Amino acid sequence: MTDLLTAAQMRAIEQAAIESGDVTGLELMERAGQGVVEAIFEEWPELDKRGASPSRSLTYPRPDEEDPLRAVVLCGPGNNGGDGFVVARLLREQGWEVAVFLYGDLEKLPPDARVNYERWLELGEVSKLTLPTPTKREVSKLEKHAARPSSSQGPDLILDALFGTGLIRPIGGLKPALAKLQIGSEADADPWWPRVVSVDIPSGLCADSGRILGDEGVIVGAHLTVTFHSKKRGHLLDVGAQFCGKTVIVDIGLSSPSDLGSISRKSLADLHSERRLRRVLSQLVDESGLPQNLSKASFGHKYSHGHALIMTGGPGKTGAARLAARGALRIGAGLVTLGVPPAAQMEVSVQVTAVMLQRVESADGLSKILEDERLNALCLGPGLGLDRARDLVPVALAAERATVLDADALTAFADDPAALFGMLHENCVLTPHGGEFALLFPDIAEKLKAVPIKGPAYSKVDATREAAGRAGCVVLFKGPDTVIADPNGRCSVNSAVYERAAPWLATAGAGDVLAGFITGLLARRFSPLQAAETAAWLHVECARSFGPGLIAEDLPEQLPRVLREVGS
Ligand SMILES: NC(=O)C1=CN([C@@H]2O[C@H](COP(=O)(O)OP(=O)(O)OC[C@H]3O[C@@H](n4cnc5c(N)ncnc54)[C@H](OP(=O)(O)O)[C@@H]3O)[C@@H](O)[C@H]2O)[C@@H](O)CC1
Ligand SMILES: [K+]
Repeated sequence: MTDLLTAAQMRAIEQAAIESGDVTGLELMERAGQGVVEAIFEEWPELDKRGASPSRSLTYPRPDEEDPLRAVVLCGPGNNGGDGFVVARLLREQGWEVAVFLYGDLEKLPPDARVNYERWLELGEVSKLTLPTPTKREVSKLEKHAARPSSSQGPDLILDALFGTGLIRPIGGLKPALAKLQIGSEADADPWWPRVVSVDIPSGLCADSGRILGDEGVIVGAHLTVTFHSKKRGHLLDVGAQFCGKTVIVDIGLSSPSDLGSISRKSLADLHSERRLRRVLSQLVDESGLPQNLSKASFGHKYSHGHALIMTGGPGKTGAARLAARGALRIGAGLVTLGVPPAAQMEVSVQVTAVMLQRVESADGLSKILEDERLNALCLGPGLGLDRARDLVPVALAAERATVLDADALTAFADDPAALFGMLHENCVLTPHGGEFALLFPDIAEKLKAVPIKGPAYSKVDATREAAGRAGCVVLFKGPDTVIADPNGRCSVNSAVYERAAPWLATAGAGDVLAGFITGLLARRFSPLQAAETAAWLHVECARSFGPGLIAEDLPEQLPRVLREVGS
């Protein structure tokens, strides 16, 4: 499952399952709670007392083997709280000491959560945390059960079942309580502190956007987040991943959203994965009917793999375009030409070999060489310079070739983005980072920056979709949570967090290589959306393959290995 769901989509899936009569809400809640417990044991086998006792983890030592394991379970006013009561019961049945707190009014608990509250009451009690701000007395009681121990007398586990996909308002009132537990956002990561597990999503985080609701930044920071059926966008977008810890998905027997008529394919956002990439590659067929995967067909002519033209800046500013050219070549463009101003010709010619050179002084020169229709993909922006960008971009766009606009080619239109949008066509890809995005789409960027006071909050998926609609072409909005959208609303996320984290990718020139990867794939006649998605995925894989110490030059050189591993 690679769909990244919103809270509303998840509710629709659950609702459809319940309405079909295949399963009840209560059964789903039981499966969810069981899934959480299984995931906890999977993550920390030393907590699983059901079988032979495996060795205890070094990170969380418990000196006394005879002590019962202890959990503090924080339940909220909705079904997320209901899951919490199930987990409390299951742990209690295994001999754990469990202290349960309810943040909310008992009378307002939804029916399934209420049933599980009652079931828990047969095993233990529930302490109250008054909504919205627990009293000092309540917080002290919580602290007594759960605060950081001076010795080993603290809980082994804190379960955050306060809010899940139903969070619609900030949880500022919980700040003192979470601060006392040191699981709020102000807590320093402390490996000796009990494991914090969030049910579905860390409380305080908006499931649709990965943003924290409210200006107080109140949120639970988890070591492990256990979600159901499919990841939600909030697990990956914005700061989401920083608070989820490790995120695992539990199958609770629901169908895929594509099986539901009520959820349109267009409203979904896809998460990039190797499986997905393989699917894309296997579906691509080029004009000659050959499977157009990344490995070149052995009998293909170099022109059948396209000819990319990448424009450079002036002397001393050609490195970025050279990086892009290297990327385009390595990803399989048949030919790559750098368009250089005469003054930079010497500089570039001593530094490139397989890449060709063409003198392009100005718009006229570009117009002339674009008469060669074999030049089927263009890249403008890396190191181009603002004046040269203003001069060349209109000509490039008028030629209606597949075109990547990056860096200076975007910034050059900061004063009049509408002028750029008026020239763009559907075969373009814009690749802004946050700053460039704000220059071209200031109102959209503002919405993404404003502190959200209610959920679901405006997300990077929403922003990128809106931007692509306005620009009329594919927009790839960079970041560890790169979002790619086309003007029809198709959207996907290329995440470089969790197991795909590659912090060393934030290095000078990495974006230029990405622009080159996209250009190379456009030359190979990938559609703009597929080129952007495939390039973004491979870009992160190259960074991961190289590891720390990476500089931009290394990225194209990693491609052969990555492509071999993908098996293309
Ligand atoms: N449905 C299913 O079949 C399954 C669902 N599952 C589980 O259910 C979770 C979703 O449950 P949910 O929809 O009840 O939402 P949840 O996050 O518990 O909270 C909603 C409540 O919180 C309230 N509220 C919101 N913000 C607030 C605030 N700042 N401060 C105070 N109150 C606030 C809001 O109140 P209201 O706006 O109505 O006043 C409402 O009462 C999901 O994450 C998963 O864990 C699984 O068991 C699998 C099966
Ligand atoms: K939660």
